[in-house]
Parts: sequence; structure tokens; C-alpha cells
Amino acid sequence: MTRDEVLAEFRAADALLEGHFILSSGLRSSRYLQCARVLMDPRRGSRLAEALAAQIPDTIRGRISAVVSPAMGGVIAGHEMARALGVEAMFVERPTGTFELRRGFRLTPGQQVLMMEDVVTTGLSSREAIKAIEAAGGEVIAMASLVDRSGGAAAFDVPFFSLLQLDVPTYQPDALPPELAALPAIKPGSRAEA
Ligand SMILES: O=P(O)(O)OC[C@H]1O[C@H](OP(=O)(O)OP(=O)(O)O)[C@H](O)[C@@H]1O
Ligand SMILES: O=C(O)c1cc(=O)[nH]c(=O)[nH]1
Ligand SMILES: [Mg+2]
Repeated sequence: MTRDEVLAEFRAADALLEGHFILSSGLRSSRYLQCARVLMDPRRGSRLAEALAAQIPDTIRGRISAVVSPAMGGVIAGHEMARALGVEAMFVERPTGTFELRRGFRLTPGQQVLMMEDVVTTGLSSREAIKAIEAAGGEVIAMASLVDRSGGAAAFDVPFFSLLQLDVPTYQPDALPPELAALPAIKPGSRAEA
């Protein structure tokens, strides 16, 4: 899938939002990619996951035996990715603020896992999810995300695949450009505010 085709999927889903957003990291942005809207259409979700799975070299793909994603945003993306890879999907969640594997999901010691996100901005949530998967016994051998909006700044210890790479400016809350400060801020994600 080309970059234009991926962007067309996001546009068709009304998922490219403009305004004043409080991101998971606490940073602010004038743009938000609402992947939940993209994944509202399961056929669209499956098309995107197939395209992302096709980027993963066979040497890695053949070793992945589960996809684990961080809730909420990663859940549907991870499920579609697991379908594309022909493996099981699980998720970690943070009922008390820290990601953990619950609901009877289990990893065998050393089980090789793909960690799947919907969006990477700073990469903090991804690193926290990887830590939780490793604490549960898994070995994260690669990660993937529908969107990497870090402009290449988010770096990981494992190979990282993404369908759409963007470089979207983010701002500290006390250093907003005036046009952003003039808009009411909304926080679409579910991480508790610091
Ligand atoms: O790379 P980062 O700076 O960590 O930002 C990206 C994260 O932010 C969003 O999740 P959020 O914490 O808003 O919660 P959600 O998944 O429940 O929407 C998104 O789903 C990623 O997990
Ligand atoms: O950093 C975030 O929290 C974030 C950014 C974005 O564009 N989309 C999203 O779902 N989360
Ligand atoms: Mg998330």
C-alpha cells in the first residue's frame, strides 16, 4: 500500500483531526490521528494490517507466535495484525496505571511476540507495553504501529514497522504557539492524566 493509499484510508474514515489535543505523553498537538475511526470498518482494518504485515521480513514473521498490544488503542489494531499473521492476539491494560497481562492471557517463557500499537508519538507507551510483555515472560522480537508520528525520533531496541510515517510537531503545555493556545484542549486517549 502506498503512502497516498494509506492517507486515503485515514481521510475516508475522518480520522485526520485538527484542533488542540492533549496527547498520552502530556504533550500538545494541533493534529490527532484517530485510529479508532480507521478501525471502525473491519475490512479497512484488515486491509491496513495485511499491508503492514507484508513489510515484516519472513525471518522475523516466521518466528512471531503471538501479537500483544497495549489497550485501548492497540487492541483492534493488534487483533487485525494477529489475523494477518495467523497467530493469537492478546492485550495488556493499565487498570492501576501500569500495563499488565490479565484476563487469563498467558505467554509461555520466551514466547516470541510482536508488539502492535496504533500510534507511536514519543514511544513511551510502546516501551511500557514491551516491559509488561517481558514481565509476563514474552520476548518482543519486533514491534509495529499503524502510524509513527514521531518523525523518526522514536527508537526501539527491536525492529519497528509502521504503515504511515509523519513528523507532527508537539509542544510542551507551557510553550504553546498562540493559535493552539486559543483553542480548547481535548484529550481523546485513555491514559490517566499525570
Ligand atoms: O508514543 P506515545 O507518546 O506513548 O503515544 C502514543 C500512545 O498514545 C495513545 O494511547 P493513550 O495512552 O492515549 O490511550 P489509549 O490507547 O487508551 O487511547 C496511542 O494509542 C498510543 O498508545
Ligand atoms: O500521542 C498520542 O496520544 C496520540 C496521537 C495521535 O495522533 N493519535 C493517537 O491516538 N494518540
Ligand atoms: Mg494507546
